[in-house]
Amino acid sequence: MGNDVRAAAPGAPLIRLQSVCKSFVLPGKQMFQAVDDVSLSIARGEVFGLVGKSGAGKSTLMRLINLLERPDSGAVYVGDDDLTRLSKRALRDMRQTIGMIFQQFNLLQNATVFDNVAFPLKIHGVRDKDAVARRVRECLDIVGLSEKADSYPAQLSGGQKQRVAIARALAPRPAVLLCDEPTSALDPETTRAVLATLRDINAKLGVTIVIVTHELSVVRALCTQVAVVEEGKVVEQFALSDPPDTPRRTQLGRELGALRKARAIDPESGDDAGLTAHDRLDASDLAVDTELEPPRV
Ligand SMILES: Nc1ncnc2c1ncn2[C@@H]1O[C@H](COP(=O)(O)OP(=O)(O)OP(=O)(O)O)[C@@H](O)[C@H]1O
Repeated sequence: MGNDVRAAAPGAPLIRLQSVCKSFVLPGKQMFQAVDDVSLSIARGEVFGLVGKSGAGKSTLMRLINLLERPDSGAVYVGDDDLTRLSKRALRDMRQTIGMIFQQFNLLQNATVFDNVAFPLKIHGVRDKDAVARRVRECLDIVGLSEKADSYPAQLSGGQKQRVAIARALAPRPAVLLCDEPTSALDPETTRAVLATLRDINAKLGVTIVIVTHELSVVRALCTQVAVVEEGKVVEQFALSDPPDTPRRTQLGRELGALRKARAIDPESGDDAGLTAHDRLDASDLAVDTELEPPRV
């Protein structure tokens, strides 16, 4: 099952949400429709951005992909499997193929960096200590933190903590990495470095990335596709490779086009075009020098 997902051909649909709805019960027993009849297809190898105003339903929509939120109705396919129909055990196995990182990193504070990264491997039943140690070292190498294996989270900077979280998410060799506002707690310089790592993981390991962000600069630097979410619905979806003056229905769509246009007119313009430091990312900025191995099937 998980191996089918890891072996999916680049460009083939990997994640499909079909008419998913999710509501929450508010105090006073009122129902709030956070995700309203959304259908979405994300291809293998994509970096897919979910953007929209605060409260639009972006995080809930993303959390439906690994069933951290279970939809009230609709189907969530990852590969050929509708996750809503899997047994608990099959769902746990499937989740090995879907890593996740968060704005606040969510590391185990009382565990070393090594043990944080080893944690999902142990949870998923890898007993061979040498195999665990090897994989932890590989993942720390990917994120450039090999020398921090014995540190505790409190001894790390925000960017380093997010890198540990990325290494932890990569340890079970996921096909998909879900990123919920991964750079919102970071300064622009650190954001650049974390985006570089994510881009490299996508390019070299072929990991499909879904990212929730409110920073258009992050979308522009990283994403290949973007969906604009408003009041629980996807109101617009487009490829970042479209010509920047393609007409858009939403304000965010137009703002993204304007960002790309400013860049196309004057690639060096940076701040002059109203862009922030990480708007100026380009391919060379994003290169990291570790050679990453593709996920093994
Ligand atoms: N567990 C919950 N119980 C009740 N309401 C919830 C719950 N989770 C989310 N909501 C509500 O659903 C709506 C969508 O929340 P969600 O976090 O998905 O939005 P978002 O677009 O990611 O917002 P932000 O950018 O502020 O994180 C919000 O109004 C939120 O208050």
